[in-house]
Amino acid sequence: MILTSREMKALEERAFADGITAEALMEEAGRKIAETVRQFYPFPGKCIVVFGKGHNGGDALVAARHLAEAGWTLEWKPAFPEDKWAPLTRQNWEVVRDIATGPDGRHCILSRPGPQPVIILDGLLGIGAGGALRPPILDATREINRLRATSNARVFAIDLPTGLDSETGAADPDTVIADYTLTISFAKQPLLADAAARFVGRLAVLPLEELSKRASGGNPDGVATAEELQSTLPRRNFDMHKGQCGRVGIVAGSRGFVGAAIMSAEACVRAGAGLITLFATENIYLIVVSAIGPEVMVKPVQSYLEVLEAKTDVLAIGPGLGSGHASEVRQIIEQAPQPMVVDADALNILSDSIHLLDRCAGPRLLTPHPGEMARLDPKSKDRSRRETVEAFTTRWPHTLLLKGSRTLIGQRDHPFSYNTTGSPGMATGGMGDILTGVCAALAGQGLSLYDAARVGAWLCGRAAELAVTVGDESEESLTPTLLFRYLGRAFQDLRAGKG
Ligand SMILES: NC(=O)C1=CN([C@@H]2O[C@H](COP(=O)(O)OP(=O)(O)OC[C@H]3O[C@@H](n4cnc5c(N)ncnc54)[C@H](OP(=O)(O)O)[C@@H]3O)[C@@H](O)[C@H]2O)[C@@H](O)CC1
Ligand SMILES: [K+]
Repeated sequence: MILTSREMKALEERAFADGITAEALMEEAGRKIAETVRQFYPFPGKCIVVFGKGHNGGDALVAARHLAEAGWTLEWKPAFPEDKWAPLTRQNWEVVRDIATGPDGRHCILSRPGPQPVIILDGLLGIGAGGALRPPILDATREINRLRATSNARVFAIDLPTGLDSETGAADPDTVIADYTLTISFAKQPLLADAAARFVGRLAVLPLEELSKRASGGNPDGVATAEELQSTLPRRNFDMHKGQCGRVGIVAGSRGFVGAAIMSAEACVRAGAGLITLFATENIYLIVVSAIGPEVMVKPVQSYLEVLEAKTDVLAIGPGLGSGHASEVRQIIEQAPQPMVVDADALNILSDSIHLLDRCAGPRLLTPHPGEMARLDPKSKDRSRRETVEAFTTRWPHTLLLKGSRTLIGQRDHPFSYNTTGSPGMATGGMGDILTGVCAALAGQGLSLYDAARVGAWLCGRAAELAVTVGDESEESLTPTLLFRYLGRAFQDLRAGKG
């Protein structure tokens, strides 16, 4: 469920009317903020706490207290003098200011070699924000953005990045550029505006028990969190065999683009498919077999139409395919009864004959990036991402995953689902090929294409963020195949409802 800030305030009021205190809500919010920070940065470092006078600042102070208890060093940057603070904000300051922080031996500090993380908590404004930023908040947001630009500090916005209008989602020019936004209780509508993604960054929703149980109404769209997706991933029975984990056929690769085929097939292996066959035409067959992992079967074909005769449960078509086999690709998309992931060049081929989507023999998941989307639907250039997915899924009976920093998944009669995970390190060619393989593997294991898309996007984004937080990668060094190293951990986190 996604709420407007107004709906969030009304929900809060209902809880207050039932005797729930703001203090209790703030305590839970602050504790969960600290837990989430520690999920991304398990080893303590320095936390710069930038806070305003309202309850957003109070959340930051509670979170800081929990971080200090876990061994983090704190640095304070209040935006207002103490006499301007809300009573609850001041109350939490009185508790936290006396906690000695830093490596003083009072806390058990697990450290690791290498630079310690530096994070900034943006506790300046939350759902009480409105209009253009005013001093002294304005000076504080500029300081956060300056620190982010000139150091390796990672910014965690509490509830909303300060500067994003809490009702409209319009961004002030000095809006805090957050790497992570930890939003309290429910995702707020303004966080999902197209223009907000660059300020919001990785989104985490921290449910508060007393508010969750009182929630009603709201927008049925959803944000895909681990907790939300957890139950869609089936547990395996001990006596399961490979035939039950999905036979996946992949149609991908062409001269000069065999890497795309290899990456999607290997991603399929790493996401649990039982048997993977890559169909390769003779002109690339030898290159592919010499480079691909031994788990993938490579079948030489004269024509891709042989795919229609092969025994498969799920197909994926398109990565690196080029435009040379357009008629065969169209026939496969139209005639194969199996669920199919349609990506990359197959989407470009499809855009010339989009009406065959009305005649497909099985369900299709299309995974365009915005450029491919504009070829499938030229009107998408003038629409928001949400409108684009809505227009497509209203017209066609298939699943759409619109890639982007806030990947959006839609299917008729299903809630629109925004992905939360990811890293700017994913801005490199080949990430989409990995996603195709992962989605096909998940569909092979029995997930609907809608769930395969939601879980696949979540897992790939989670693997990427793990690589640059708990792993040793940077946003620059991250490559698509490096995701394989972290996919296992991403699956574990999903099952644990973590992240
Ligand atoms: N909802 C929930 O259930 C829970 C909510 N919780 C937390 O409380 C947060 C909301 O707290 P809040 O209501 O105290 O408002 P908050 O955003 O801290 O500050 C508002 C003050 O800022 C000012 N101001 C406004 N706009 C401005 C601008 N453009 N430029 C400059 N200044 C501006 C304005 O002051 P003024 O200038 O009008 O004097 C106003 O008084 C919420 O986001 C969440 O973090 C949790 O604790 C637990 C459960
Ligand atoms: K904030």
